[in-house]
Amino acid sequence: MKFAVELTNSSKKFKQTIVINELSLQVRTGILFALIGPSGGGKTTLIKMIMGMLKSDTGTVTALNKKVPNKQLLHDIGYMAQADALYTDLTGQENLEFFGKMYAMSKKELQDRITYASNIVDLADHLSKKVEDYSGGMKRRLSLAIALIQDPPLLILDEPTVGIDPLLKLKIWQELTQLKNQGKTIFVTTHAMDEAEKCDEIAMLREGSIIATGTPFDLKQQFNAADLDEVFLQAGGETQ
Ligand SMILES: Nc1ncnc2c1ncn2[C@@H]1O[C@H](COP(=O)(O)OP(=O)(O)OP(=O)(O)O)[C@@H](O)[C@H]1O
Repeated sequence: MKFAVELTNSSKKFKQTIVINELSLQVRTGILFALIGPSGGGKTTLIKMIMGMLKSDTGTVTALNKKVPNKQLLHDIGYMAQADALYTDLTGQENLEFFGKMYAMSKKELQDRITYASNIVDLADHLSKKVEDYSGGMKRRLSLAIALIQDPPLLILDEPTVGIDPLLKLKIWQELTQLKNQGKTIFVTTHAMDEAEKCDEIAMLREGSIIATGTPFDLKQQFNAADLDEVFLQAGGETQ
């Protein structure tokens, strides 16, 4: 499969406002891909269209060779939303079990996956705590662990490291890179240019259109910029 995600002339309008404007995008299989762009530019909307949570008004959206929406994709995509969707009156362990039970796994497999995912986000020692007693960062980490639980071939993560401290952030990115090296495709949105720098390809979304794509190196060349922050500012129209 050449592309893990493909959008062709896809659009989304809310009432009179066009949020995604006849957008086409191809994300190659097996890469770390970052979608960046100004706040309100449409990143979350685009992710929801890929997930099939929002229907594209025009064109087509394909993920893992399946036309969206498709039930199987809910199994094959590990999705982390921007807003945490957790059961706060349950413990971390119970949340992971709840989401993990949606996938065909033996008890042992599920527990192994819980151990793996909670270690990656450094929550193994907090699994017996109720989520209502978690900090904001711990909730983000639990959401990420849930996205990893079924070992999906495609991860779609909407700002996965917001509110997470630098050391753990580094560890999470090392793990994402490792997952990519295992052949998985990882699609993230981020406002952090040091994170975008770690990605194989970046697409910049502004006012519903992709205004630039390429490797971090390509983008810096394209915009004659010293770093990605500068690319971001120029592409966002913030500087001349
Ligand atoms: N359900 C909705 N109804 C109406 N407008 C919406 C809806 N969802 C999003 N929008 C609008 O679409 C635009 C894009 O929002 P979106 O959340 O996709 O941006 P974003 O790039 O993810 O922003 P951020 O970086 O701040 O998370 C915004 O102007 C937002 O107000």
